[in-house]
Parts: sequence; structure tokens; C-alpha cells
Amino acid sequence: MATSQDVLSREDFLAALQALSHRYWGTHPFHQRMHAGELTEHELRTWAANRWYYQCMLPQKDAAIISNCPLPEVRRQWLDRIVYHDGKVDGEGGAASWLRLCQAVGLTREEVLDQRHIAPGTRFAVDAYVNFARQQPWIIGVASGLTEMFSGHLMRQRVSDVLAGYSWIRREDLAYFTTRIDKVSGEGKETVDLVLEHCDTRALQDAAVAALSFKCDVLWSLLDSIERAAAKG
Ligand SMILES: O=C(O)c1cc(C(=O)O)c2c(n1)C(=O)C(=O)c1cc(C(=O)O)[nH]c1-2
Repeated sequence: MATSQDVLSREDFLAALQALSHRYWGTHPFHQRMHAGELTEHELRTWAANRWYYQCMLPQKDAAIISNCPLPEVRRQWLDRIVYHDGKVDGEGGAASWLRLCQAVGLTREEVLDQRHIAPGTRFAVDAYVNFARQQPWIIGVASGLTEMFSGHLMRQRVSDVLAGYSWIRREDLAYFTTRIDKVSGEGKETVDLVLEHCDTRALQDAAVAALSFKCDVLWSLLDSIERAAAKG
């Protein structure tokens, strides 16, 4: 007789992870308004400036996973994510592309870099994600990044909807997303494979599902914070 402690098959474990897709930030009202072309320039600027904090902290989150991981082959693989965001040299990489997007929506480099627009809730949500990766077993930190399974579709939709809805934003301004879409299709599969392989007890499988649920909360809270900060004007 199957009990709640039985290890799930790969298929059932993957299905339990994918079942969280309805909690992903694609359905957040702020994203829905962005996609409908309804955001004001101020709202777009608040979004870009606040999300900068997420972009900044991702390499520290990934470094925390590496520091907790005893497996050289995984550390080697994961290191690529840090280089992806930070670039090999200053002015390259995901962070630099995000800065270009910030400038395209009308922010100066200075006001993004000095973080003056970052709302308390943004810091709180993003810091919670980094602390989670610091404190959890490495594979559970990896599992929290599985929201990326859901992100390719959303980013593709975002590029076409933003180009359709905001005539002053050009395709090259969205290079962060067009580059990321290609990257995420490969990385996303790698991450799923790691989690399916290394979460080999029911306790780890349950912890991975809980980690993905936690990450959906982080992203949702981030948009709640952005929406509120933008409404204050
Ligand atoms: O624009 C998006 O909707 C979106 C979502 C996510 C995500 O689902 O966490 C990431 C990204 N973008 C992204 O660009 C990115 O580099 C990234 C890294 C991670 C992560 O958890 O390690 N998520 C995401």
C-alpha cells in the first residue's frame, strides 16, 4: 500500500512541481496590466528600478548555492549563472542589459545604481530569497529557482506585448529578455534534471515543492511591493 512517505516517481514529482504554475507571477495584476499596455511611464520606471534589486542579488543567491554544494560538477555548472549576470567584464552580462532597459524607460544610471527607488517590500522579498539559498541544502536552493520552468513562455509574451503596448520601447531595449529566453530553455531543463536526480527521498521531494511554492511567494510579493510603490507616485 502506498503511504505519504513513499518516494514519488519522476513523473509524479515533476507533476507536483509543475502544478504550482498557477501561483507564478504571470497572473499578478501588475503583470497583467503591463501586458495589456496599461502601465504608465512612472509605473514602468518603478518596475525596472525595483527589479534591478532582484537582478543584483541573483549572483549572490547563486554563490550561496555553490558554497553549500559539495559536488564539483554541479558547482562548475552553476558558476555559469554568476558569470551570465555579472558578465566576464564590467559592462557585459545580464545586469548591464537590465541597466540598459532601465535607461530606455527613462531612468538615469545613477538613480538605478544608488537604489533610491527600491521599496522596503522589494528588499524584504529579494533578501528572503537569498537567505533561503544560504540556509537550505543546496538542492533545495536549486529547486527554489524552478520558477524558471514557467518563465520562458511569460518572457516571450512580455516581449511581444510590451512592443505592442508601449510605442516608445524598441526591441533592442528588451535585449535582457530576448537573450534570457534562449538561455532559460537550456538552463531550465538542467535545473529540472538536477532536482529530479538529487531529491531522492520523499522528504527532499516535499521540501523541493515547498521551495518552489516559497519562490512563487517571493516573486508575487516583489510585484505587490512594486505596485504599491508605483501607486504612491
Ligand atoms: O522576467 C521574468 O519573468 C523572470 C522570471 C524569473 C523567475 O521565474 O524566477 C527569472 C528571470 N526572469 C530572470 O531573468 C532570471 O535571470 C532569473 C534567475 C532566476 C533564479 O531564480 O535563479 N529566476 C529568474
